[in-house]
Amino acid sequence: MARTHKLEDYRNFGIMAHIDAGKTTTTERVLYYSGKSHKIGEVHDGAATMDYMEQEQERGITITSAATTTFWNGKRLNIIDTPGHVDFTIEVERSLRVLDGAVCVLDSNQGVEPQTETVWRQGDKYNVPRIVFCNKMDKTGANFDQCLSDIKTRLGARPIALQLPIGAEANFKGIVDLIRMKAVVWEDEQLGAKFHDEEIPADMLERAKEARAELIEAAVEMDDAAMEAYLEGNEPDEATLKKLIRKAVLVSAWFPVLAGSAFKNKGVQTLLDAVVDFLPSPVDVPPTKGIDPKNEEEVVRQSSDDEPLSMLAFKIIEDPYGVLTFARVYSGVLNKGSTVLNSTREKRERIGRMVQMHADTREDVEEARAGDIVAFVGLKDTRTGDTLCDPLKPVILEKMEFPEPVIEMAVEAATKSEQEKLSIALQKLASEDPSFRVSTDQESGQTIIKGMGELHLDIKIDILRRAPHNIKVNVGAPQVAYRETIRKATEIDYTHKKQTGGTGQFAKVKFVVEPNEVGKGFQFENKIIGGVVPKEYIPGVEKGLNSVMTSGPLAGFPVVDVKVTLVDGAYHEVDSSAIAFEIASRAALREAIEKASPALLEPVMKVEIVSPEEYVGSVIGDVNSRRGQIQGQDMRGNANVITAFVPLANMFGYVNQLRSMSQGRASYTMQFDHYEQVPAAVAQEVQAKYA
Ligand SMILES: Nc1nc2c(ncn2[C@@H]2O[C@H](COP(=O)(O)OP(=O)(O)OP(=O)(O)O)[C@@H](O)[C@H]2O)c(=O)[nH]1
Repeated sequence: MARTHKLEDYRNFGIMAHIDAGKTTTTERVLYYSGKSHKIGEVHDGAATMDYMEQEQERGITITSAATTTFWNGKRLNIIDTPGHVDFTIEVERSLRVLDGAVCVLDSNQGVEPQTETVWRQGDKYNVPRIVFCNKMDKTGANFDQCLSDIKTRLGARPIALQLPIGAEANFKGIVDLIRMKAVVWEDEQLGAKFHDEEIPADMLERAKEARAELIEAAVEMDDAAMEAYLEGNEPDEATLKKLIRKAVLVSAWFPVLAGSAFKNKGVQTLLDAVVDFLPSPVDVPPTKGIDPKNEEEVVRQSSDDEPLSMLAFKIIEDPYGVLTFARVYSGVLNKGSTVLNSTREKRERIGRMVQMHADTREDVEEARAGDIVAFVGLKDTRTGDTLCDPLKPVILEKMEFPEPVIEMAVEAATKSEQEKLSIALQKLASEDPSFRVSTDQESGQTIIKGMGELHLDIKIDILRRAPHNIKVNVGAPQVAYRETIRKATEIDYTHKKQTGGTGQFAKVKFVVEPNEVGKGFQFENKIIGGVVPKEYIPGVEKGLNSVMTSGPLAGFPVVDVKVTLVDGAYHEVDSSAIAFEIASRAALREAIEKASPALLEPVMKVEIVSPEEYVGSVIGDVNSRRGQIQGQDMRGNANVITAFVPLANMFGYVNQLRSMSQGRASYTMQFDHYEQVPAAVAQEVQAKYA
């Protein structure tokens, strides 16, 4: 089967935003106008097409990223929905990894908000070309110019308006298109609203000319010939201007800014035009790189059907039809019924059924080609972030990075009979979401779940309690994921000797134990010369050390950033064994850590609080009482923005406290920033609690 669309006519893009900026509404409208959605599910009715899960609709935030295919102006659009909540930035990263471009939606009344900033930085990290849509121009307080200046000051990026809003708030009518120098006016606020060109209103003409001059100057910077012509008095024509804008977007030289109101059905069609005109196709972005698993050499895969097959699984969801694995095809052609290699896990997977999602339907497809986003039904071993490829030409595409979880919670099934059901469900959740982990506490035997924040774990518990799982789960209080480390280097000489009739036990080890570079984790080196500790006992040594590393001597938390070198030792012909060396090494390391200024580390969160003036005093006082350090205070519109570092341990239940302190008017967001040593007095409390 041939291609329906040339690769140049693909736009794989995402819509990113702070919570409530209107990402879901905008996506809905895009699907409606591009003809693929027959009815619009208003967000406040809780029926949005992109929102899959029940509890998601209740919470009104989009947690899963779904991918939807639609069409506009002869182009094939694959829209990847990205969540806005900071607890789920991991999902945003995953989506950004497989996008070629993005629309960043702002609430024109709020400008650049904390998570706009977060997702923007992630966009920078993955070099995602972006355009900005200032949504909610109909809302009281909507301010397009403020959005432009926020992009400069808060994101440090260069915004260039392609449009100016005509009117604002209740009088928002349409936009001035600065490329064509025409007003575009929407005729009503209904769905499917019609629009037409008009002359630019007289009172806006001066401003439009200035804004257009700024656009043209930014555009001609992208091309020497265009610049020369411009300096000689020749402005680029419309087609050239669009090409120059596209060039700027592809290299993120600057960012085009548009205006509209998704909710009032204005500006969405012009946004779609901009997506088609300015966001990249798969051939406009650098080719995908990976490594050959056989020899670790770099492999480059061009975006083309003629290259060997390579795909990246970026999302796994469970819906009423079963498990769906979403993948982006980077190169090659995939046929239904073929077998692919999961090169990340060295497992083969048969592609039984594959589907493409549209707003309200799923379409069975027989093949997928470079540039496509497809979902597979019923894959067994593939996890988020895995590469699927041609078994004869294997490649592992760049791996995704996942941050360490900072919060944990004990869970158990209310009844014995449900215990197994719970553990199967938990394994499944962990395989869908790499930032969610499940483990068993060695001492208590409890099941521990770990994640990125309170809300993250709350949502997982919610999923377990609902259909199809319907498990009655009891949960413990959320706990901070502390870590242990050392501050000083030390040496330890330890002999394990036991003589109880028959064969005895003997092992002697000498270690140098020292702090390792931050982030380097645990490192073991064997510097034994002359076989004073024979090779066959080294696995025992490592096992002993590892048991201390997973459960440190201070309070049983993982020990990080420690280097242990085995420098000397002794053994006995008859009495030595791997077990004897394991026991000796465990005891030796515990003793060494106690001598090496052990320290307890805690996760510190970067917290941003947005508060009306009158509550700033109490907000700051409260942050200080939580061992927080205020980093800065800024004005955004008429609201104060307070940034602080606060230990996660002191952030539990903050949402309620802040609400009651500010009569519900202040809000906050936080994300993990770094680990820091716990002050002595607090460390004692933590130790007592976990002893
Ligand atoms: N006045 C106005 N309200 C809007 C507009 N677009 C969206 N809204 C409203 O803003 C709220 C949030 O919109 P959503 O589309 O759910 O925003 P979102 O960014 O998808 O939110 P999350 O999924 O929670 O990240 C809803 O109540 C919408 O009806 C707009 O253009 N104007």
